[in-house]
Amino acid sequence: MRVVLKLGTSVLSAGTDRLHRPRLVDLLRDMAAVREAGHEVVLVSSGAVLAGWEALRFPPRDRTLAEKQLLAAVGQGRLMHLYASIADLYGVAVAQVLLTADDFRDRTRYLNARTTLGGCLSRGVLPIINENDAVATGQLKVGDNDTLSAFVANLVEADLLVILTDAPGLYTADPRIRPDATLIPVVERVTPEVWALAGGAGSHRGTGGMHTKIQAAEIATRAGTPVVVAPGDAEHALARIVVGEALGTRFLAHGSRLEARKRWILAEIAAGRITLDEGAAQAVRERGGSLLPAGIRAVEGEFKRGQTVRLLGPDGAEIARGLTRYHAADLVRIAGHHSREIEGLLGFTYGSEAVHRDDLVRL
Ligand SMILES: Nc1ncnc2c1ncn2[C@@H]1O[C@H](COP(=O)(O)OP(=O)(O)O)[C@@H](O)[C@H]1O
Ligand SMILES: N[C@@H](CCC(=O)OP(=O)(O)O)C(=O)O
Repeated sequence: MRVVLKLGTSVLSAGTDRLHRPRLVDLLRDMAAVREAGHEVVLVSSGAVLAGWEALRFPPRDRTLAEKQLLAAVGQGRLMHLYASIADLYGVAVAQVLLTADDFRDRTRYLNARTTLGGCLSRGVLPIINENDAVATGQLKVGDNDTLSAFVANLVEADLLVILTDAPGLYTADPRIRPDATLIPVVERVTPEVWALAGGAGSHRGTGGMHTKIQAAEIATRAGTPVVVAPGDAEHALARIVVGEALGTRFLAHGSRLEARKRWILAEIAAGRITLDEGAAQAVRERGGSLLPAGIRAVEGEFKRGQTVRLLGPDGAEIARGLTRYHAADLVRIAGHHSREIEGLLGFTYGSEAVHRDDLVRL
């Protein structure tokens, strides 16, 4: 199995205010054991900001972006140093791979990252991924490592995504606020009811809480990768989950694994939205057809040809995602028109389809 493991700050700190070395030793020992059993592991690790905060001797908490970037820049190297020295005890070499949103938006960068990660795995190196916090802000950022881990699971076509955190799994409500909440062992589909369960980050150091874990589960399971959200303090959590033990919450994958190109379309961050009329929505949803300009009601966002857009039905629900063949401004001009009018309206044509069915993933 190829497994992506995501470790949140909450797990790496084990409830303290610094990186918890014994916890890191346990986690790496577990990863080494899983690798020895023949599996491949890709690690997505948070902890840079915390490591930076520790290195600068706990300066007063300042939540500005500039401060977080500074702490991440200080901490990332220290985090990697810790990982490298502990992994060394188990004879494992590590590689640092810092990614950000553009690495998923741009097909060339995406393929480059995939080649590097594939190379690491074939050489037996443990890749350790984090967001490139020091340089990425706003639109350029994925924003949280749960979502990043789902994008990475798509990128490497993982068989399983394991997200370890400081909660025992997904509860019927935030267990810190509602002590009567109970664990949900299996989620078949991420429905609006599941979304409603999620509260914010549990500690002042975590990003996103259960919300971003559900988002990650949605992204990965749609592309065919099951996701387990489990407690990072359970002994040998990773090894137990990999052999199929029911620990935490398991989100089941939807149907079969998607081919790599379609995974990329899903992994990409959508740059805009196109609302379809009923006929076009039906053609896309039921017949797997292409989207023609004639069926477009509205275009939102500033996107370029080749970027990912969300396709919404007339009721506003997302029905598919795909790569647009036209820039947003051009789509606005040809929306509602027959394809044979495209050249007359724009002075050029990239073909009859706004989004070709080969570039579409139905949700
Ligand atoms: N329905 C829920 N079930 C479980 N945990 C929840 C839920 N809603 C919110 N949480 C909170 O999410 C926290 C985990 O997220 P976060 O603090 O961002 O950790 P990490 O650093 O691992 O990403 C838990 O400590 C918990 O308090
Ligand atoms: N990239 C940041 C972590 C961002 C993040 O999502 O944190 P967490 O919710 O603890 O997984 C860091 O290394 O500190």
